[in-house]
Amino acid sequence: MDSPTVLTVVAAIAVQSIVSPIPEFPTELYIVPYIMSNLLFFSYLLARSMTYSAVLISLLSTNATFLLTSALLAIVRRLFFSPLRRFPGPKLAAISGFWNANEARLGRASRTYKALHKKYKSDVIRIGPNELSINNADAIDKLYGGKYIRGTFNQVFNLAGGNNLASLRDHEKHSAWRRMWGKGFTRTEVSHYTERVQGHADKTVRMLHEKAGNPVDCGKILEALAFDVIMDLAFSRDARLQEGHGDRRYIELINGFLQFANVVGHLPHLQQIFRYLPLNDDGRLFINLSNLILSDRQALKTPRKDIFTHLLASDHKTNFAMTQMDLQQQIFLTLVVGTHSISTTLTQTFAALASRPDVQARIRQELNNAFDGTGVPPTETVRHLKYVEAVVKEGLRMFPPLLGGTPAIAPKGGVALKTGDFIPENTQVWISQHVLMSDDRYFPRAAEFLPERWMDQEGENDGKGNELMKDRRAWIPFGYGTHACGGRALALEELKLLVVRFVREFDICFGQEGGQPFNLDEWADSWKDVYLTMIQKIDLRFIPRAG
Ligand code: HEM
Repeated sequence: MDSPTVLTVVAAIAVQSIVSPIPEFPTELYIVPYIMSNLLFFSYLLARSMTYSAVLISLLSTNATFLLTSALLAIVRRLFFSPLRRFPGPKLAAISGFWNANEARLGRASRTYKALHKKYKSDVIRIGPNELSINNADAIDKLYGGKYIRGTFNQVFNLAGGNNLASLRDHEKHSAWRRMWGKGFTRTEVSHYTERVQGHADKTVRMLHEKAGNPVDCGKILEALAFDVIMDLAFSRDARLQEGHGDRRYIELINGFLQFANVVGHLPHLQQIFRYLPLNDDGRLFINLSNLILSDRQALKTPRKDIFTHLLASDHKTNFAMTQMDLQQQIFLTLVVGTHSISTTLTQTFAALASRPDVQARIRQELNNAFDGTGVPPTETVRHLKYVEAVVKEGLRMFPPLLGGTPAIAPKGGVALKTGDFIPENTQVWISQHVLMSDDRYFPRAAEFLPERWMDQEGENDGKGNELMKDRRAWIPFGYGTHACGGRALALEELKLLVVRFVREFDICFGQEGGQPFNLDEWADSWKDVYLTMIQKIDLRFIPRAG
């Protein structure tokens, strides 16, 4: 080896030894010195009066040596010297984040993790150079309890230059924002909202009556309903998607972005590079549409009380107020959680109900016992229907909108699990909702839709003493800890109201005459996990019930 090559190899080793122990090394600190060194080297070569072609060859060969040595060192370090080296998992995953990004691209990451936990018979598997998937209910509080540090993945949601509540990692700001969001979901506020949910449900119910039991694309219909609901509850806006007049572009843009974000989220350095690039057409369009929603909402002279009433006010404790950019960024989050989470979970729950006429009958029975009037059952009555709540909980268990969950960074000093595994500090960990909630150890016969697992002998719905419920802690559709779902109270009420409303009015059946047995495996195979669940089209028949 000549001396420049030796020097380059030494430089690569030095860089590796500096950056490897440092978690989340900023991309700029790689790239800026790299470019600067190249410029200096380039000037040095020119100063030696070399020809341009000799300069180019020298630059290329030095860079190739540096990059190749760095790559080799990184591979050796990740495979043989990483503190995660003892955890089982695919070798490719240990070597590079591209393995995980590819699983995300194919929309199957959470399913792959589940298969790997089974294959390696381990509750902890390695899914990235610095990432683990954990399938253990005991680990939830240890890793997501208290003020845990959010993983790097969520930062992909601030590519447009600002944060929403779900991308924030700064605890102080998050607490203030969370209080503002929280004021929008008190019991009183949620009660006001639910009356409005009923009004929107009326429209879909009317439309389904007109369809007279003919098959309909259930996902699309519920998506329009959920969108109209959230546009009203968040911005006092009549979106009219159910009538077919509204603007579907928000939903299409969100779906497109999620597929992109799901891949880039797994590649933190790429995320940081994207931050320096201009937004594409879709990104710009979404910002324009969000600005429109925001300015229309701010221009309302007498808005109804809505979620943004609280976000537009300042935090009572710190006086902190959101900027226009902050507010605009919350719109993406509001529309995603309000539309997508509700409509996918509800569509999947209705598909499960189509396979269980007996469950539909039991819902009606419970409602009839609690309400003998005509018209829409009051929200207060629905709130106390234990079996309906069990149906909703079982739907959320089997069909969480967020299959893979959200990542946490293991705290300083690491975490010892009851499994005997030790999770080193700074590791990014994922506890996937899908993996955990479909585990027979926690929910026996987990692949079956069994609302009765949530009922105990007193008719309460905690499932205490029920042999179908082994560990309730594993039920985490809303996440866990400081960053858990901010709209849980609304989501549960909305889902319960809509289940009651539709099951009361209709017999829900599969699209084909004669019915088709509900097969979870086939249905589950069609899902795509693009951070949120993307379900395939499913035709259901809503047959109006007599009387
Ligand atoms: C089926 C219904 C829903 C489910 C299962 C669900 C679940 C989740 C999950 C898993 C998270 C991420 C938690 C984490 O990072 O650990 C989340 C975040 C969030 N959700 Fe929901 N969600 C639902 C509906 C809603 C609705 C209707 C709203 C209100 C508009 C809402 C508001 C939020 C907010 C504000 C966050 C961010 C919380 C934070 O980062 O502090 N969600 N949700």
